[in-house]
Amino acid sequence: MSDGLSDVSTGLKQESVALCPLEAAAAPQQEPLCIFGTGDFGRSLGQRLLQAGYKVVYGSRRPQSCGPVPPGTQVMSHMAAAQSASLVFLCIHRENYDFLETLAHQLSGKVLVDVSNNLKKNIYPEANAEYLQKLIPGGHVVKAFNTLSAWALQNGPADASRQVYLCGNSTEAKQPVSEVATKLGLSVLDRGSLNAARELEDFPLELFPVWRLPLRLTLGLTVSFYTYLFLRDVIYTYVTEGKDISFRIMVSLANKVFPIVSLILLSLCYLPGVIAAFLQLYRGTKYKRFPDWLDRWMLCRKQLGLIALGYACLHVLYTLIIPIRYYVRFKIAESTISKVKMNQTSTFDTSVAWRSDSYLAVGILGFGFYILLGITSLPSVSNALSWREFSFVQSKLGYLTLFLCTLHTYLYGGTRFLIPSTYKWCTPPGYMLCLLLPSVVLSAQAADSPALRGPQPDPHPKRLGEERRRGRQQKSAANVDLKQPIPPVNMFLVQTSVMLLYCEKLTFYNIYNIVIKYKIASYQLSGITFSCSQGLFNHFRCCCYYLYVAHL
Ligand SMILES: NC(=O)C1=CN([C@@H]2O[C@H](COP(=O)(O)OP(=O)(O)OC[C@H]3O[C@@H](n4cnc5c(N)ncnc54)[C@H](OP(=O)(O)O)[C@@H]3O)[C@@H](O)[C@H]2O)C=CC1
Ligand SMILES: [Cu+2]
Repeated sequence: MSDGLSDVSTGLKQESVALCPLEAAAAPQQEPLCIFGTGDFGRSLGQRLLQAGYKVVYGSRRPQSCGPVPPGTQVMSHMAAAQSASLVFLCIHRENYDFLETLAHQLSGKVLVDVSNNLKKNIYPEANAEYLQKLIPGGHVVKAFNTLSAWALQNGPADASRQVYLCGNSTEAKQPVSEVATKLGLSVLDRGSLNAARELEDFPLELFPVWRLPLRLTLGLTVSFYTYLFLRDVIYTYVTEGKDISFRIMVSLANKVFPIVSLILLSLCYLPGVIAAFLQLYRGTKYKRFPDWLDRWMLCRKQLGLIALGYACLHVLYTLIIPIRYYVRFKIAESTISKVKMNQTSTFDTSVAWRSDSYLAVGILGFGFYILLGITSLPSVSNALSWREFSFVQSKLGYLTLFLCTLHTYLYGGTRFLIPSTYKWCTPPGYMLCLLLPSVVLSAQAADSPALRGPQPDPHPKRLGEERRRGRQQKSAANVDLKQPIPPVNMFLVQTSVMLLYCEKLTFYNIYNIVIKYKIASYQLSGITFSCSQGLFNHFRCCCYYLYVAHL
């Protein structure tokens, strides 16, 4: 490595006195940084380097007639520029790298920063940076800055584009590059050797990678439920009554689909935690890797939660506009007028009022906690919380939110599940279907006591990685002393939990079957069936609960 390399980052542009660090101000001679290519990226980078106090020289094919460069920089031939600096940024496209072979001698021993990207993945057999290393075997290639855009460099990086990924085979060569990046106000993340270059080159081609799975899931659920409800509500009414209520797809159906999908997505945020806890319990150790699908699922919980919150907000907005809908105003006016005409009065039903008020109040409370969860997931807020506080909010408040939203849906349904006409074409209504998952998650969570599961999996993706790393480090030792057999009392609890889950599942089927019977048979007969089977079943369930609690 040339001697000048160590001076690279301490040098200063003489005229920009205000930006000079004090110790460097005394340095009389400062080695410039070299940029090959006077295109968009080269120009933006040169501008930022100048502002940070560096001296910049450009290497260009046409030093006299190249495009505009930042004032205060020099433009030379590639050869002259390469000779004047020990750190060279190659701001040219990979397709034009061939000419560099002729400069192999001048570039030997220098740090060569490859910033290039490709338009598609896998169009070349090797990464651009590896190709550059082949062309100039004596150079020290470092892949860096490729995830920033010329625009971000020019405007000063915002939060999202502050990160610089860097990789290279020489640690000494990476040092000055990371110093330059730090001086530009960027944060550096070393991704190891040049083998990581391809991965870094693929980064800019990714489009919202962590959002992909949650968005696909949301789209799938939304389309499925829309179709399901369209068939049950609009088509069913058209077929059975000949009435066209297709206008309801705009507000009524949307206001059914949004809360349904929101509740399912919220449950999906907590389901992997429950699965992971049971998996740890089953394996008898927490230091074993989770399957990849579970890992991926856990890492996108924040996105799932944020989409769920978005859908909950839509549900609130759609609910607020109900009173101003033409359909609703018409229905209210029509019923009032017909009652007046027929001189009828209606009595006030306190139980209906109770149910309606509690369903609304629980919904509002649930929504309040939902918003709190969303706010605490913002990096600026979560960074201000201690790990214990963050885990409390995301786990305890999360479950409380899920519980309130589930209760809101149960109260909305009320005793409607007993009315045969609810099951159009023998299908349960949407809200009933969406209750399945949160009920399972909440029952599993209730059954999942600390005695059962040991330490809880970390819900924070970043910290999850840390725990996983720590887990791996301790793996060899951990697997020896932690792989103990599960105590028999725990196995009993698992069995009763499974039994309880089975009971809850039965409740759903039982109720469904009873209602179908109820529809077919006469009221009295099915009433007896209902009370008998329900009574027996409840005894069995109570026994399970009793055994379970007794053993906790
Ligand atoms: N623009 C962006 O936002 C980003 C760009 N990058 C990467 O930076 C590199 C430069 O991109 P950008 O500045 O946008 O591209 P431009 O097309 O704007 O500039 C490329 C420069 O390369 C030089 N060049 C062109 N053809 C040749 C050739 N045959 N031989 C030698 N030099 C040549 C030219 O400079 P001259 O005339 O002075 O010789 C030209 O200005 C690319 O690899 C790109 O992938 C990476 C991240 C973001
Ligand atoms: Cu609601």
